[in-house]
Amino acid sequence: MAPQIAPSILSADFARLAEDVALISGTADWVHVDVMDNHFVPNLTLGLPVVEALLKHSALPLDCHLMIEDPDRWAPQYAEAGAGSVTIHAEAAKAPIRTLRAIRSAGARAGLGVNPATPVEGFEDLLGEIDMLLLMTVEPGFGGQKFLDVVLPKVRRARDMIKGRDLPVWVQVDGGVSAETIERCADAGADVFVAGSAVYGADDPADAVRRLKAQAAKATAAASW
Ligand SMILES: O=C(CO)[C@H](O)[C@H](O)COP(=O)(O)O
Repeated sequence: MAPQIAPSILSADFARLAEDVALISGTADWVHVDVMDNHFVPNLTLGLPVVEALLKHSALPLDCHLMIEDPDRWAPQYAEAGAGSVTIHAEAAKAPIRTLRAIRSAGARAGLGVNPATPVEGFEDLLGEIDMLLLMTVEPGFGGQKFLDVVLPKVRRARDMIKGRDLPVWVQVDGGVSAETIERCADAGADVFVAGSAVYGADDPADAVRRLKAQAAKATAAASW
């Protein structure tokens, strides 16, 4: 699959979300929506009503990343509302298989996310239940943090696991993804790239997306996976 870029609106202007989403709709593949509840992570952002409102204004599918304590309760509702993809965290879900199946049944892609220190090996048997594995490359909670290189071997192991099972699971990296780090992520096996500050902190967000995608495509073509 060609690399996909999912700009995170965590770095957009929350008072102008529809306009900021429109800025990247010609070059991005997804709009990444960070739902934070101030319990699973120490930050509070937005929830289902804002996602429902944004769905009416976005030409791109919404990639909803639930950094919340009770994803089993809420995730299916994001899928039913029309999100294109809904990711729950392995550290928070109490019934991940049931929840991932509910997301898919509602017509969305199902994602499983893991924090930097959570190994992926324990989730090998869940790969058939998901469409995307999200590997956090910063501790979740805030945009603009420094990329954690220490996660790159895990990206490689995740890609190997998926390849070994011949499954169409995307590998998403999220946190500190920029012109300086995206090539290393693509080389390790990522194919979906969340970028917040690198896109919305740029003078021309649409062009920033175009450049990140070109860098990722070049690194993917040269990669061994
Ligand atoms: O999930 C997130 C933080 O928990 C954000 O999506 C992520 O940090 C994106 O921001 P940036 O690209 O600026 O690091």
